[in-house]
Amino acid sequence: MAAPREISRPALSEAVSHSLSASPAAPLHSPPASQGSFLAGSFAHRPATATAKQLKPFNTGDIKILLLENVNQTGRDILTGQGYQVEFLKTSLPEDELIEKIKDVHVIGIRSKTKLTAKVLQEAKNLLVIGCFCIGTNQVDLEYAARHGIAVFNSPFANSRSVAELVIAEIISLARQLGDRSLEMHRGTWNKVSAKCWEVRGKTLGIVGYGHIGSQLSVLAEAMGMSVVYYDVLTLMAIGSARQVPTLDKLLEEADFVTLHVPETPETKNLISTEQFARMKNGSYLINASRGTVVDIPALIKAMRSGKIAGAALDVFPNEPAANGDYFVNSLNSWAEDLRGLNNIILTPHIGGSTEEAQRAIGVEVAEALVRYINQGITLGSVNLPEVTMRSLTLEEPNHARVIYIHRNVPGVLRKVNEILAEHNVDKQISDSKGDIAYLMADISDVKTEDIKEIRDSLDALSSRIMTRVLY
Ligand SMILES: NC(=O)C1=CN([C@@H]2O[C@H](COP(=O)(O)OP(=O)(O)OC[C@H]3O[C@@H](n4cnc5c(N)ncnc54)[C@H](O)[C@@H]3O)[C@@H](O)[C@H]2O)C=CC1
Ligand SMILES: O=C(O)C(=O)COP(=O)(O)O
Repeated sequence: MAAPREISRPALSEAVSHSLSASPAAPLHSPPASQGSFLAGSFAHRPATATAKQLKPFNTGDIKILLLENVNQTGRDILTGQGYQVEFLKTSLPEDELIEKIKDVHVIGIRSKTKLTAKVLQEAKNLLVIGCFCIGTNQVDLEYAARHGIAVFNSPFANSRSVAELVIAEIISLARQLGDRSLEMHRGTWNKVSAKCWEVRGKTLGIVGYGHIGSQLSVLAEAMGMSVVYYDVLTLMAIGSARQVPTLDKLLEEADFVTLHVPETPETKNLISTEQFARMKNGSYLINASRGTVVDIPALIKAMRSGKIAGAALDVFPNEPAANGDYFVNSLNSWAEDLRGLNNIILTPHIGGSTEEAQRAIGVEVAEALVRYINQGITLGSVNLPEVTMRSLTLEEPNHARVIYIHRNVPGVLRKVNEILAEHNVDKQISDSKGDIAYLMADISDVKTEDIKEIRDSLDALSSRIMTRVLY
């Protein structure tokens, strides 16, 4: 997305002031020196007058971005195309290295491995926004981020189809014991068997979590002649002939194949454990491509050894490694050897969303959301801040600015903000809240360069302030 046009007047720059304190008068953390130099740099590099090619609302070269976990080229191209400084790493980082790197950046892009905990985020004094180039956002402390004015974006469904297709492959593979037969052939053994190998036609698929992935899977499974039942905490419209069941237990009792598509939450931890395996049909199958915490793996091992569960496919695990290489060797998980020794179990390294199509689409979607947020302050699609959008800033008219004020959702803030903006013409103003956090955007005209600092300082002085940005 193009950044707004440069304005033909003495240069102004983007200004951001990022508070980690409830009251700016008594900050818990002083703004780091690098933040000051970012602002100074913006002023210093900005030419006094615009030329036709200068399309940025501020000096985008000052924005530092760290991309981890091999974010797709499509996303990298969009971000570098904006002129931001982009550092790209193929892997995630150990916590100590992450803390060192995150101190310096305005934007971080991650996938499912990088844990952005409060401990890590509290070091991120310049951070404006986090891009999760994946669906799940459980790896980020969303609440901490919101309380500190850090927006989080993800790609809510660009890899849903890829996960659904993987699960279809696994249903058939488990029913036909394909993993075992292939392994035997690789080892030189011809083992032609039909006992306990089944067609999937006419069997019942139980989908736990009927969201983007679950509902997509439902359509594909019905096309293969399966009956579909699903359980979800929400009442959701069935697609095709699928049928919602009122409890997880009911689903477990009916399904030949149980597949999990819930997010990682405290409620979904060990959602499938000893009691749930006991409820499942004899000889049924379990598939988990959601999060490693959702299945109690030692309980699965027991259920498979007893023959209760005839096969399983696991794409996700507790303690997934930061990079490709050894996992089970020296694994922290005591069950690793037992799991590897089971028959008819498909183990994959979290590849549900790993297709060219999904990764390209995610790269574009998340990078565009980041650009919209950095350049325009638009929070559309944010998972932790109120979603506020206004027309793209073109700034063709002189003396125009966009004020963004992220604040605690307490009474009386709008009045105070409007007192500060009252000197100027407010063209448009939008404010929305989500829980304790509110997000206000105002486009004002009739502002001079010297007004900007005054507006920002006055907003910063309000006790409700979390973060102030002025784009112009
Ligand atoms: N293996 C992989 O590579 C991938 C894994 N995932 C995982 O799959 C999960 C699901 O993805 P989507 O379908 O896109 O999410 P979604 O948000 O569209 O759907 C999740 C559904 O689970 C339901 N749910 C939440 N808690 C529940 C509970 N305790 N019991 C029953 N239902 C519950 C929700 O109401 C919702 O309908 C993601 O959160 C992510 O963790 C996502 C993409 C790729
Ligand atoms: O999109 C998700 O939530 C996934 O689990 C996929 O994660 P990944 O991008 O492969 O690290």
